[in-house]
Amino acid sequence: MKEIIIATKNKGKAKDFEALLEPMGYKVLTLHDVAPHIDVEETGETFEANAILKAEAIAQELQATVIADDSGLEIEALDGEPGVYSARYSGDEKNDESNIDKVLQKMVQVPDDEKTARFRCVLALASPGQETIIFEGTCEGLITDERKGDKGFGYDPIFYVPEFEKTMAEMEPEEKASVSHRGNAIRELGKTMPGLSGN
Ligand SMILES: O=c1nc[nH]c2c1ncn2[C@H]1C[C@H](O)[C@@H](COP(=O)(O)OP(=O)(O)OP(=O)(O)O)O1
Ligand SMILES: [Mg+2]
Repeated sequence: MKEIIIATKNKGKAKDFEALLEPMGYKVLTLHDVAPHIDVEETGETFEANAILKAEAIAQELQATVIADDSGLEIEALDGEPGVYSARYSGDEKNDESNIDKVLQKMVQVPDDEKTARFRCVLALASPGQETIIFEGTCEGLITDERKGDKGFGYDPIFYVPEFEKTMAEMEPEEKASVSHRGNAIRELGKTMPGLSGN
């Protein structure tokens, strides 16, 4: 089986990539497999900048082609927060539960018809000695009043997708892959990268 390196330490993200890439014949390797000692600081101010930082650092270190994902949740009523700070929204120590609590707290004041949000995913494809290429995907949804579902990761339990009448945490991995920001970004990548084409 062909192997593909995803420069992430997030196991939930890695599962999303497996649901997307295994049907295309790829085995997903993450930093836990190939470079557990490396930590790339996300000092960029945009998803794109951080995706490039992660992809190029790991590609350089491993002398291999890698894909990095920088992603997050943008809530309209909160002027795009938590955005690029999604992973650290409630503090420097990454914690999905307290991040969700902070969002829910801020959304209490917001009327139901203004709870629109989107997930955004920027992928950077880096190879040593080659220009890094960027792909992007989004997914539109609504922030719920409370958590629903126990699948997925991050903000999935409070992100409702009208098309499926479910939160992302209530979706099977294949369902999430078919509509998610990450799925849409991979499908963009597939259009330009021969061999990485899917549906
Ligand atoms: O499909 C998703 N479902 C739910 N939440 C999501 C999703 N996609 C991104 N998110 C949230 C999680 C985290 O709070 C932030 C990503 O931050 P981000 O820096 O890209 O990832 P990370 O630090 O968890 O792992 P890593 O940098 O090693 O890839 O956005
Ligand atoms: Mg990160």
